[in-house]
Formats: sequence, structure tokens, C-alpha cells
Amino acid sequence: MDIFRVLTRGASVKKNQSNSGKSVDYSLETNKKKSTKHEEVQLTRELDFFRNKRIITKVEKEKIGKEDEFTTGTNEDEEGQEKEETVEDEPIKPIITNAEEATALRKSYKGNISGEDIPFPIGSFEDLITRFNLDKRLLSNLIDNHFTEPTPIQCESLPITLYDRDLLACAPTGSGKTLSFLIPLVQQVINQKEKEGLKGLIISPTKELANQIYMECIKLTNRIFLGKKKPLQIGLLSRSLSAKFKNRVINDKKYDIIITTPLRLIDLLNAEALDLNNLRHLIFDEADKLFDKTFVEQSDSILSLISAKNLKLRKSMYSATIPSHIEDIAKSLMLDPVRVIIGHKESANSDIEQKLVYCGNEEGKLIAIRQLVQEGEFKPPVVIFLESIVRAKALYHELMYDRMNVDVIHAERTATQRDKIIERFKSGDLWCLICTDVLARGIDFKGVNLVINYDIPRNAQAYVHRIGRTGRGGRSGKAITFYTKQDAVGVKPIINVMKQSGCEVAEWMEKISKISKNEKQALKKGKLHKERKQISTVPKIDKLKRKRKKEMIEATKRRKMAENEATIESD
Ligand SMILES: Nc1ncnc2c1ncn2[C@@H]1O[C@H](COP(=O)(O)OP(=O)(O)OP(=O)(O)O)[C@@H](O)[C@H]1O
Repeated sequence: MDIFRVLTRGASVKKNQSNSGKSVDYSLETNKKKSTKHEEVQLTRELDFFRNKRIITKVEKEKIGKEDEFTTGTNEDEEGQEKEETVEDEPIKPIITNAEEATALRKSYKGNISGEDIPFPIGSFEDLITRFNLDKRLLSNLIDNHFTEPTPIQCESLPITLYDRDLLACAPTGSGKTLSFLIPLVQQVINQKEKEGLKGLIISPTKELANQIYMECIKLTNRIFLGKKKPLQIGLLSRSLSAKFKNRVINDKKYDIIITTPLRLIDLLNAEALDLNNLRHLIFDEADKLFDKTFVEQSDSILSLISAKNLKLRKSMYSATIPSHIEDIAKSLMLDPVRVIIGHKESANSDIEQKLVYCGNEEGKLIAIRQLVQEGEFKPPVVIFLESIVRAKALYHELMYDRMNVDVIHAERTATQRDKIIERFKSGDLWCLICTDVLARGIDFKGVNLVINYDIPRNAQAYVHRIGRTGRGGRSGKAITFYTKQDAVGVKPIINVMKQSGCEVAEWMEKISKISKNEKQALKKGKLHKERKQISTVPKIDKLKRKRKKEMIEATKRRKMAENEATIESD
């Protein structure tokens, strides 16, 4: 229910009164009293957006102390009679006012927070109203999207950011990091005295993730205005938007927040096509990726191009995995940052059941997939990860041959193709999505039941992100990782992640999980990576037969077409 409709309903009570302020319909005194009381309860409940207030009825008062279960409110039956509703007692959401309460809350979600002058976390979104005067429209948008309680990372990062502090945040996959940076950013943009020009930049390693953040931001900023008239404007830096900026087709001050991948932004900054004077907030999502060897040069360029403008910037970095060397880089770029770790830095989301399956060799993997299908374990939607484009394509053809409802995404597919496939997968049209690591990070496929690592991921971080495509937003999920003889060392970091996440690990796994120094080095340098055998269970002779049959069918088609054309000409 829209907060403003509820609030206006409170005001409409007056409308039912005469000019003298008295109720018009005196004859319905008793009914009126009852309905007013009911309306009051209804109104209080509807205004209680986060269901924190317990509306205690008369019946309930009598029951308290006598029974374990008791009612938390009233419902009306068809005749409008009050009836009792027995529900589980809702947890009381805390308002954090002192250090003891903050410590207790942090203990409950295993939060490890360090830095100078750390603000108290919030215990509920209501805290944001009292402590930070959160914009009502922003709050309403949160509620409309069913975000009623903050997740642990949100409890911590919202106040830190709203106090304008730099932040390095690490929390499990699917735990709501996107809103952790979007909510305070939107509020800060609203608060900023300069109404014109770019105020916040969000950088993401992939187009798909940038697009997803953009969509989430659009939901959150619906009907929000800066000042009286100017709607808050969000831009996704696509190729066409970038061209418009460069050709001065649109005003370089048009957008308040821009979401982008690194190269697009560098291109625009080099062309001096963006007005950065009012830029105050810089956010790196999937920060460890943005500062690893693939992206570090691009991220450095962005930082030096922006710092040349001498701006006072608040910086935030988020990821589900932040290795120590990346943490050192991050800290060197920040001013007096607060470091927030929820759970363990490198551990997987605990809502994911993790399993390792030994397949012997490459043929064994295809057999294992078919077995999962036969045994009913292959419950769509399923995401399958492979290590290369060639292998992803090959598995796609194999599964197509099995008549599976499947498609494939990798870097060689066009942006439109990728968007369409993601849309079909999200809508349930497509049951199985094969991909490379291009989709391993950040993408929020809410209902994915199963992730299969057809090829073992390169390291522990890649594993955590890949399997994190399931078990999101509090749902449970399953991840199965195939390995073969050639993965004897590569499987060790995965066993360690499983142990850290509390998964049951057999004794033999414990034994093999110890990695020697040399193996560690070799893993880091990718030296243990060997070419895999091609994907296919079909023997060569059968493939040849299939090819010949296809050629024969096509030859027959061509002959028939030629015959038809000849008949038409002779007619
Ligand atoms: N407070 C909340 N209440 C309910 N759902 C939420 C809340 N915050 C976020 N979510 C939902 O949880 C899901 C996962 O959130 P999000 O994509 O931000 O995860 P993440 O931590 O960024 O994951 P990853 O590390 O994989 O990028 C999303 O569907 C999001 O809408």
C-alpha cells in the first residue's frame, strides 16, 4: 500500500465531518464507534510499514501470560466480526541506541567492523527516519518493492555511508549489497545542495551487472524530485548514451547518478564530455574484480582522471570476496575508511548446499549431467558454468541434441542477444542457462535452484561468486561442482570454501584439501591449467554418420527444389 494513500486516508476522516467539525451520522453511533476503532487499528497497522508495532487486542491481553502462542492483531470475517488470528510472534526489531545493543546485533549476524568512530548499525529501516531523516518517497519506494527489513550488510553500511564515510564492505553473495550502496546514495543526492549535474558514479565490471543496478536504482528513485520540479535522473552509460554525451546532443549535467562499466567511463572522461564538478560519490561494485589484473589499469585511469579535478569524494567498495592484496589497494585509495565484513571474507552463502562430484574424465561430466536429469536433481532453473567460450558452445550443442530447453551466453554473443536470453531465463521461458564467467558475478537470478560448475572454477573467489547465483535473498539453493583427475589440485581451494561455509566435508576431502606452497603458487599463476578434452559423448563414427545423414537430407531438399522450379518453368 502506498504510504501517501495511507496518510491521506488519515486526513479523509475530516472530510466525513460537517463544517462544524461534528460527525454527520449520529444515528449510527454504535456502528460508528466500532468502525472508528477498527479504522484506527487498520490505520495503525497500515502505517506500521515494517510490522514492528504489536497491536494488542482485548482478547490478546487476556491471553498473554496464559499461553505460549497469542494473537498479534485482529482480522474481520465476512460479517465484519472481529476474529482471532493465531500467528507466530514476530521478532521485535531493535532500535540501536547504545554500544551493547550494537554489539549484540553484530554478534547475531557475525559482523566484524573496524575503523575509527564506527557509527551504530540500524536495527530497522525505521532507524533511518529518526537518525537520518530519510526521504519519505524513498521509504515508500522501498516498501512498494517489499524491502521491509534491512539485511545485515544494509544495517551496517547505510549509517556509515550516510555519515559520509569511506567504506570497504564484504558480505555474502545475494545478501543485498546493491541496496546497501543505492539507498544512501539516493538520499545523499537528494540532500546535496547543488541540484544540477552528476553527483554519484557506480562502476561495475560487466554490462549485465550495470544494467541490473540501473533497474534497481530506477525502482528506488521512482517519483523522487530534486527541489520542486526536477526528477532525479539515472543514466546507464550505454554506447548510445556515451555517443550522445560526446556529440553534445544531451546536456553533460543531465544525470544525477550514472552507472557504467570502466571502459565506457574512461572514454567519456578522456573526451571531457561529463561535468564532474558536483561529483561527490564513487562506488566500485565487485571491487576485487575491478582491482584485479584484468581491470586494475582501467580503475587506475578512472581514479587519476577523476582526481585531476580535485574533488572531495566519498568512496565505497563492495564485494562478496576481498582478498588481502585487494584490500590493501582499496585502503590506500580511501580516507579513514570503515571496514565491514559480514560472515567470513571468502566464504560462500550459507543458504547454498554444496556438493562435489568426481567424474573421472570429460565423458564422465556429460554422463553426470544426464544422470542428474534422470534422478530428478536437475531442477530448473539451472545455471551451468564452463571455463571457455568454445566449451560453453560445445555443451550447448550437446544439450540441444538432448532436446533440453537451453541457451548459452558468452562474450561473443551480442549485447541484444545476451539481454534477450537473460530476460527469457528470468521469466521462466528458458530453463537452463550455459555461460562462462561473464555471468559469474552480481547477476540476480532470484529463483535459480541449481548451479553446476561443469568446469572447476579457477580459484576460491570465482567459486564463491559462481555458486552465489543461487541461494539469493534468503532462498535456498544447490551447487554441484564436477571435477576430474586433472583437477586434483584445483579442487582443494573449493574444499576449503566448503569447510569454511560449514558444509559437511568427508575425511578424505579434509586430507586432500591441504595445499602445498608450490601448488598455491602454481594455482595463482594458472600453471596447473591444462587443455581439456573436447566435450562430447558421441563416438566419432556416430558423429560422421550424423554428418552424412544431414548432408543427404540437404541434398534431397536441394534436388526437390530444383525439380519444382523446373516444373514451374515448363508450365
Ligand atoms: N532488505 C531487503 N529485503 C528483502 N530483499 C532484499 C533486501 N535487500 C536486497 N534484497 C534482495 O536480495 C537479492 C540479492 O540482492 P543483491 O543482488 O543486492 O545481492 P548482492 O549482495 O549484491 O549479491 P552479489 O554478491 O552476488 O552481487 C535481490 O533480489 C534483492 O532485491
